[in-house]
Amino acid sequence: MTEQAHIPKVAVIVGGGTLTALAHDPFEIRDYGQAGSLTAAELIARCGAISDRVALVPLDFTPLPSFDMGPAQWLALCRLCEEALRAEPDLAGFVLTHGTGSLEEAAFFLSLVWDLPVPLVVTGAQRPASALGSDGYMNFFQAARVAACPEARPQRVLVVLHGEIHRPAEVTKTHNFGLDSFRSPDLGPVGLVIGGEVRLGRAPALRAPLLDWRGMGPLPRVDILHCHSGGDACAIEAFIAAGARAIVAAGFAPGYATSAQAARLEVWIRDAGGLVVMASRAAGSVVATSRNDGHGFLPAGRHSPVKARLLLQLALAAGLAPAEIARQLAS
Ligand SMILES: NC(=O)C[C@H](N)C(=O)O
Repeated sequence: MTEQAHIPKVAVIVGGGTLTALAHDPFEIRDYGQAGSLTAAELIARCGAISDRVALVPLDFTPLPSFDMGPAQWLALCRLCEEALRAEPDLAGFVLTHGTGSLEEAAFFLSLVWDLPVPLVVTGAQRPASALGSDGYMNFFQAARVAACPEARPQRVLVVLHGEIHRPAEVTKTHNFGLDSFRSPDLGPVGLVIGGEVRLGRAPALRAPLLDWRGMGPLPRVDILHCHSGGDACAIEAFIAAGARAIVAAGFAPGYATSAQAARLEVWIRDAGGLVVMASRAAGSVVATSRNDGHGFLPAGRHSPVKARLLLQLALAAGLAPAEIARQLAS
């Protein structure tokens, strides 16, 4: 057996974003992309130093900036990974490079549906591939190491940036430009990558996939109401008129809407069977049941508004009843 045969094989999907973006100026870290972006094969070619540790296989995917990524692209990615695994059953895992703007949404959505037997590790970068001191190459390398790591398998989907391994349900982007932007506010990372050494720590509880992504059609509309001082019911009326099946309130911490908004949402629940989830504008801790019982709102638990929204879309698509949705939000 050759030495090469012992090197784990990891497939690479370039989903878009800063990690593969190229600027003309090596000091440009805000308005980049003028010089195009790297394909998966080009990214791998720039990471020759990794090749004695992980064999990287490029997959073809049409990348988009994170603000244009959504369920359609994430489901296409599931399909691509399943086909790749069928063609190469010895793949140890997948790395997805994703724009950081919606990276936590992508990773969370994928974690709710991922049922392939090898892990998917999502990474990104705060500085483009052309920048001096780009974080992208190290993030990419460390993500590949985690994807190749047998202990990562049971975790199914993980996020790796800046030497930290995070759970999709917990991680959030906290800074526009800082390299340590991705944090898990209450519980912290589930592991570290020191250089190329992977140290997985606490083993978080996992939920079973919410539904089978194969054959999944367009997801039901779920909107987010951003609560702010003086907020009225105008956005709620627009969401209802647009056909929202549920509304997530990004409430005042630890979980309130204005009186005008709460009153309109209560009427929607009572008269039209609307579903309302109360989340919080604050990143830490939970939105608990007690505060929302009287209104009929389901508490978002530990879920941020954007993650509660994705969970609701999938839960409604799966036909879950409100009591089961509440259980999912609490887990
Ligand atoms: N750092 C980033 O990846 C931001 C990027 N523009 C995005 O697609 O989200």
